[in-house]
Amino acid sequence: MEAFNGLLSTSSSTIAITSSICVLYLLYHAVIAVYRLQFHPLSKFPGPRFAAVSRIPLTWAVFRGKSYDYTDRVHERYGPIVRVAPTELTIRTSAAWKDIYTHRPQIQKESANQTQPVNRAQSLLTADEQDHPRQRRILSHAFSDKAIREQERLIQPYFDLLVSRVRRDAERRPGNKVNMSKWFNYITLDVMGDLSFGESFHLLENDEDNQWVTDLFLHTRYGHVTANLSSFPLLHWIVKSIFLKLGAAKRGPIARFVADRIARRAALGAERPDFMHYQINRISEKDATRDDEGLTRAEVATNAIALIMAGSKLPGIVLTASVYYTLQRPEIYQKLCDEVRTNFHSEQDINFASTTDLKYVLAILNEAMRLHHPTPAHLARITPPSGHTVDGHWIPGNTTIGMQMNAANRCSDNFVEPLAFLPERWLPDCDSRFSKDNKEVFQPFSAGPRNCIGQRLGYAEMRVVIARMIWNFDLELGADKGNINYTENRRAWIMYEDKALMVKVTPRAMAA
Ligand code: HEM
Repeated sequence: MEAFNGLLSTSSSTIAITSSICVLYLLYHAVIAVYRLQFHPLSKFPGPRFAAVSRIPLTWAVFRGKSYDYTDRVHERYGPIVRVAPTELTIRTSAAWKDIYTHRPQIQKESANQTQPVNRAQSLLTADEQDHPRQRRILSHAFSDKAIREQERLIQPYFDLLVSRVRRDAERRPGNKVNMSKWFNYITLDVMGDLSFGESFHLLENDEDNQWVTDLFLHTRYGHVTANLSSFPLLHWIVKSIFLKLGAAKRGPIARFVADRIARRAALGAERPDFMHYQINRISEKDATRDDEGLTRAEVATNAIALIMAGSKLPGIVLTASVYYTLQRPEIYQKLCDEVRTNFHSEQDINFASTTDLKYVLAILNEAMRLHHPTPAHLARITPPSGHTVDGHWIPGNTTIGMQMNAANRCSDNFVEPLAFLPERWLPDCDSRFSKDNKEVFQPFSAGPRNCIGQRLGYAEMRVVIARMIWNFDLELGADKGNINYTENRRAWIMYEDKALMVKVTPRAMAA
């Protein structure tokens, strides 16, 4: 009996201790919630109350690939600058470009939610303020006008291959329907493989995905989601433990493949005018320091991955969206055909330089990027400890703030008929109905010292691909289910995931 009483009193004291811990835990979170809602320096910014208290809504949206959709809806409801998490704001006004991205001294990139590089060396995308300027100085030579002119010689065969593969695919498929998204991904990946490694992934040739490329993008997606869980230490630890093995299993082969390709390319010497041409004599075997003007071998490898990732899928998505929007509107498609088919005497005349005059092609690409920017996430930066003013708002130190490009580009504060595909708004002598467009807000390649290094190469490649397609083929949007609202309701982890776009392709008799 005594033993039983002892057990009873031990278990009731255990229950009492557990209950007290639970009450204290809840109390702690209640106090935090009240603080974040009422007294936190960000409490003056509008946004959902749950988002002000916890990062759960934003993290859940990231997990589902819908963070852009979530932040867009918050902007729609609460205005141009909103609180999307307890210490995180997003903004959609043009002043943000000047105040956040081109401001000197630089506002630092937020790193907590970024995918960490496979070989632990930081690339342009992830390097901090000490390493980034050194890397950028070296790599920017690979993106000068002269470099791009020389690279064109290497890229030209891929344009030819694209045309022949699309033609062959159309001939073989019922209804001449080809998945345009796949072909655009293949050419942009092959080009990036060639310029980064000196050899392509042979996707166009083999008409087959490459396992390394697939693993790389999967790894990036998991890395992005896992990094976003860092505000929830327990969950972060559980997910990391579960995926650690899986992640490690992928990370090793990805890192080995790229190291091997870099070594093979380096063995060819500096002559080939690709990206490595500008790095090969700058490789130092010792660790680079702040004063060092070189790159380590690991940095060359990690930058090759960054360039392949940024330089392939993004133009691929823009090309596919451009074709999708254009084919929905016969009058736009006709104007595009008129421009391309009357500007050249032969297909051989279509190149980087000659396509700079194609104003309508450029207008289509810009309008597609406005409506469907390939990387719809906000470009997160973190304010210095002393705080910072953005568009007249005082933002306290250590706040994450980013331009939500998707919301900015698609809102009626910034554009007339914001959801309509109207390339005309980008023409130099555009109609007065677009005079209220806030064109400054449209910076699809970001701004300042961390803007897109590949902007000119990306535009040149996209112009030629569109021109070569229109020169060679008549295109029609297939009535396939996936083509309906192709750009709506997509999932994005850093960039949109792949989705097929079926296009009926008829070779033109006149093309030669
Ligand atoms: C339609 C095509 C493209 C779009 C819309 C695009 C967009 C962007 C944006 C918005 C950023 C800024 C990211 C940030 O601040 O976090 C960026 C950075 C970058 N992009 Fe692009 N990009 C495109 C094509 C390319 C191409 C073709 C390449 C390479 C060949 C490239 C390489 C890079 C790199 C390396 C960075 C990081 C630059 C740095 O931090 O110094 N991108 N891009």
